[in-house]
Amino acid sequence: MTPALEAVDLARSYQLEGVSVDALRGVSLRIDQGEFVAIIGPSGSGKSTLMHLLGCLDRPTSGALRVNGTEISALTDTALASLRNRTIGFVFQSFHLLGRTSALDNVALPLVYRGVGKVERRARARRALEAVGLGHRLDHRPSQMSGGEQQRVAIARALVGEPSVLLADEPTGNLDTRNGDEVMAILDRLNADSGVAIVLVTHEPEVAAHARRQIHVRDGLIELDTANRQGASAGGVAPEDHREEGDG
Ligand SMILES: Nc1ncnc2c1ncn2[C@@H]1O[C@H](COP(=O)(O)OP(=O)(O)OP(=O)(O)O)[C@@H](O)[C@H]1O
Repeated sequence: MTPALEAVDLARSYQLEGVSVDALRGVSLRIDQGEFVAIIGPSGSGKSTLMHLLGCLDRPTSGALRVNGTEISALTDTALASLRNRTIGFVFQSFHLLGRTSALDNVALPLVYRGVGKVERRARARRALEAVGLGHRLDHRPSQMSGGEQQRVAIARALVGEPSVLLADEPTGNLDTRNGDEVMAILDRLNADSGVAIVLVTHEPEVAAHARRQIHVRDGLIELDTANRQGASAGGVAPEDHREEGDG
């Protein structure tokens, strides 16, 4: 099966006041369809940079990235945005919802950019909200919801377009333990039921423990890439080592 994401020797440097910062120094990895992966590592190690590259929100300084088999380097920005919209969903620590817009319309929004008609948009948004247990909150605005509910709206929005991959950057970072646990239980279930691959960045070992594979990043490189047999949906294929040949 075509991998959901395949990175080969991915590097990203930033220019900061004439000085080059090598945030990522050559990362190769393959994320298969349906995987559940946690990316962990110290502050400043390059986790967010890697997530931005994998999510095509940024382009690498060098190296190659294939998204569902499509190599992105030759794509125009418009073509890349379209590929991203169709294949990748994002969840952020701070939810990023439109504050004055109902949950239903927040979730339906990505489908506007795909040209889906209003009736179908709303029907799909409703189903996505029901899938995260918010079928009774369709008309609530974010300010009328708890943090955990807002993050569930953000998850519904990320998944309404049925992407291959969900990228989540510290999805429980702004939540208390109970809401964080609830969000992780939803991610476990969505991964098991819909087969969406999940890649999440976290500082919390309890959150990383949900994943079946843990990638440790340090100083812009993959330090360790291990299977976690205790991961949430154990019973799937436990990957031994998904780094590309020549890595490390
Ligand atoms: N826009 C930028 N301009 C310059 N340097 C940057 C930029 N973004 C990140 N960096 C640097 O790149 C390195 C990696 O940053 P990154 O945000 O990817 O780390 P991280 O592992 O996600 O950290 P944290 O856990 O604190 O969020 C750091 O040294 C950071 O200072």
